[in-house]
Amino acid sequence: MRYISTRHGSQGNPQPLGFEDVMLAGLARDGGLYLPAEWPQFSKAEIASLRGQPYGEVAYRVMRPFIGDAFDEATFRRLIGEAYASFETPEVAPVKPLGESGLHLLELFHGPTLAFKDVALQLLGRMLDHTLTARQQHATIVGATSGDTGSAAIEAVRDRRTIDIFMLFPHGRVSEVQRRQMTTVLAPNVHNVAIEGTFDDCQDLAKACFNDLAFRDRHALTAVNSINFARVMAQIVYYFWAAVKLGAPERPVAFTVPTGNFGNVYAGYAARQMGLPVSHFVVATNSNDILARFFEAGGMTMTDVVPTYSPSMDIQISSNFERLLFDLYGRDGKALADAMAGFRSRGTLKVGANALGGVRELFDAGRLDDEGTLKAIVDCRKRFGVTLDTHSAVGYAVAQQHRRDPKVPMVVLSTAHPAKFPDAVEKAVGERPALPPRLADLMERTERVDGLPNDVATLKSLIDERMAALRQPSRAARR
Ligand SMILES: N[C@@H](CCOP(=O)(O)O)C(=O)O
Repeated sequence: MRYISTRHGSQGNPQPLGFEDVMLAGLARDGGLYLPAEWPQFSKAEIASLRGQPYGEVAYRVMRPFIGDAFDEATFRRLIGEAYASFETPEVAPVKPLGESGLHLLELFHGPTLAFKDVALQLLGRMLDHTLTARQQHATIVGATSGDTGSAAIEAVRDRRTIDIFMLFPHGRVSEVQRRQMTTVLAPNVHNVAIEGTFDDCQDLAKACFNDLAFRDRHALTAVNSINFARVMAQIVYYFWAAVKLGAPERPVAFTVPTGNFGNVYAGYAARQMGLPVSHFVVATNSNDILARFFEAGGMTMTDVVPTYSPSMDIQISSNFERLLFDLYGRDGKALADAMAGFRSRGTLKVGANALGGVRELFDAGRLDDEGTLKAIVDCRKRFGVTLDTHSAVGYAVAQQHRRDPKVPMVVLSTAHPAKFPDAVEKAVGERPALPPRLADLMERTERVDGLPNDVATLKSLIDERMAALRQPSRAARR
């Protein structure tokens, strides 16, 4: 399996890379995102053979074609086993019907930090550590979070000698639980940075660090956001997992995905490209609805980000969307690079009706504002006795507007535990969802965080200084 950049051809034609190099690079050096040159194909028989298998086995079989010779079978199985042993349920990602409605919740929040990001990051942290240890290398993660990726990535790499992590989050724009899940991790390799700006600013800062090739090489930067294809790969698994439970390959399944950065729904699209029978996807957004507007009208226009009760989706520039656009531009990396440059300078991007054709059929989209989100939480609790978090509530409500065929099961990705957003959930149902016992004292723990302006030079200086200090022999020995 070889990987190419979505912008290949825009700055020469670099050699396609193998899995390990793609995982370590995170973002391609031309600013694009890696993806497989060709999608591995699963026959009906191969999909059917996944039925009844435990999550770890499904994960192994679905991901095996992507990793090439990066890990031998025993190692890869061990890394998968360890990653999912950290989940609170042996099922890892339970699929639960909502009564007789035809809606099903795919619960992705049973990992250590209570959000779907754990599914990929528990594995990615282990794969990175394994590869870096074997190569006797160190890497520096620079990541951006609107709330959930941050703690999941930190939890996955804390205390590892092979990795330091700098996690940028928008100051005052994540929930208190989300912030504390990051800032109370006092491990020496964890560096939290609160940025005066939005998540989009944080993501731009992270990408600017990668695009400064001297800086990138000096610190051996790597990524944990969904720009890293390894994240997408591990998320593809749960689409196969849920679909076979509900009758694939004989029966198609629909998925509704609450999304901001488009990584989660792109993983579903990838599963479909691999042969999974998916009737359609529903992209569910909050009031930051640039993605919904794209699927309705074929164009994207940036507007200001507004804070909502579902902060992880408070995003205008969905970086993973570039992977879908790559297909819409006929896999022409040069044309896509020009379109992305135009989007950044003009704030708009239009895709012609022809190019959009097939995708229009495949994706529906809808939005839900804060008032609707609270109502959806109440409604789901009344009808089915299930308390959703604010992001899953957006998915739950939007899914119901986009059922195409009542015989096709609709899976709503339940992306986070309600206790991550206690204020909004309490406002809706009058009851504060409790954190699990292992996090019960989260609000009393000591926090450590640096505050920075939205300025790339200041951020790079912080990383340079911190890494220089950590390399001093006396500090290094203590790590
Ligand atoms: N919603 C995310 C934003 C980053 O997305 P990613 O999937 O690219 O890591 C978050 O909660 O941080």
